[in-house]
Amino acid sequence: MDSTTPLPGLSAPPPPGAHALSPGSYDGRLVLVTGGGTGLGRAVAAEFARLGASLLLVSRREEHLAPARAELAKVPGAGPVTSQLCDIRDADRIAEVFDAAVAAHGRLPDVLVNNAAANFPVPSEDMTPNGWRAVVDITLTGTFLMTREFGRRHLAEGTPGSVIAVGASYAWTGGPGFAHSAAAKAGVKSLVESLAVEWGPYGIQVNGLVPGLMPHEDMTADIRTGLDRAPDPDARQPALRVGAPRELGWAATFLASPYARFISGHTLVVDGANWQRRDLVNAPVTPVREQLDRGPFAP
Ligand SMILES: CCCCC/C=C/C(=O)SCCNC(=O)CCNC(=O)[C@H](O)C(C)(C)COP(=O)(O)OP(=O)(O)OC[C@H]1O[C@@H](n2cnc3c(N)ncnc32)[C@H](O)[C@@H]1OP(=O)(O)O
Ligand SMILES: NC(=O)C1=CN([C@@H]2O[C@H](COP(=O)(O)OP(=O)(O)OC[C@H]3O[C@@H](n4cnc5c(N)ncnc54)[C@H](OP(=O)(O)O)[C@@H]3O)[C@@H](O)[C@H]2O)C=CC1
Repeated sequence: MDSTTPLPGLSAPPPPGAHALSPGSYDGRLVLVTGGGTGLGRAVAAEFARLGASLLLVSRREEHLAPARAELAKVPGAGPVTSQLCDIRDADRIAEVFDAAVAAHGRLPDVLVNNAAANFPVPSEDMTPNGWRAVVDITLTGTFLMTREFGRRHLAEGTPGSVIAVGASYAWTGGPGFAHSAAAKAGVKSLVESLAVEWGPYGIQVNGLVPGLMPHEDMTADIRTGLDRAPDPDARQPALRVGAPRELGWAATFLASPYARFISGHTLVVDGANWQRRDLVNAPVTPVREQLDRGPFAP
């Protein structure tokens, strides 16, 4: 290969609708996806549905849930799809959601995908106490409260289950401009490690799953604007391409499958090695305020 030949990068994913697990692998199983009405949560839900799962989508806004319900019910092979409005910061409401799951589907969720999270870019010196709390309460405490209810119900029934918590790679590296979300995701990673050990003896598997850059139409305006500042996102990844949301879905369906039953307490990163990227000589530092087009700090 000479220097003029374009590099291939990592190969393109199989087309939408393809799957690695056998058809019907999740027949008769119920999968609860928080934030399953939008973006990556919806893509993950679709891959479980394609393998026969019934779905319970949970989030705060019916305008997110209703279209997703309609679309996911049409996935070939899918089981019944229902949804529940719930703010995952509300432990009492979460208990009602699990009651509703049993009433509608006749069983506890077999798989819990903690996908819902909150985030916005902000220099830490500008972050309000309430802004910090909103992101940490949704991303970390909400994940804990959902997982706690799932664990309590299965322990009481003596049934097995699988939990997947969606994280972010700045759990390891820190996330300048996203200090609240990075701290919360570090907490989520730690929670996975604690609970996998606590609940392994009861047959409950707990793993983390981290997406790389997987653009989708539901990205919040703040995050989209940040990404749009840098042209050619493919060229900025070691894979020479961004990820497709279905690639996260395939990883999730594997992690909760019988073929991954001995994997627990692990956080799997699906990002084409982007989070490991280091240059031999670093680019000059751009302060976060400048990256976010903020003027000088004014208390
Ligand atoms: C490019 C790298 C990113 C990679 C990693 C990505 C990770 C992700 O998590 S993407 C997922 C993003 N999706 C979402 O965040 C969807 C849900 N988000 C929301 O609902 C809101 O954005 C929320 C986080 C603010 C939560 O809503 P709510 O509980 O209703 O909170 P409030 O609107 O009452 O606001 C609370 C508090 O936060 C301050 N605030 C809200 N937005 C911003 C903002 N864009 N910038 C700065 N501060 C913000 C708001 O002002 C409130 O604070 P006080 O004014 O002090 O009361
Ligand atoms: N997109 C990316 O590039 C990356 C994403 N991630 C992670 O992937 C996951 C999905 O992100 P993405 O799809 O991009 O984001 P979205 O903004 O599309 O999804 C967030 C979802 O969370 C739900 N949600 C937010 N707050 C609450 C709450 N208090 N209670 C219940 N549901 C809530 C929202 O629904 P509603 O408003 O209806 O409540 C929405 O469906 C998140 O965990 C995120 O941190 C990690 C790294 C990169």
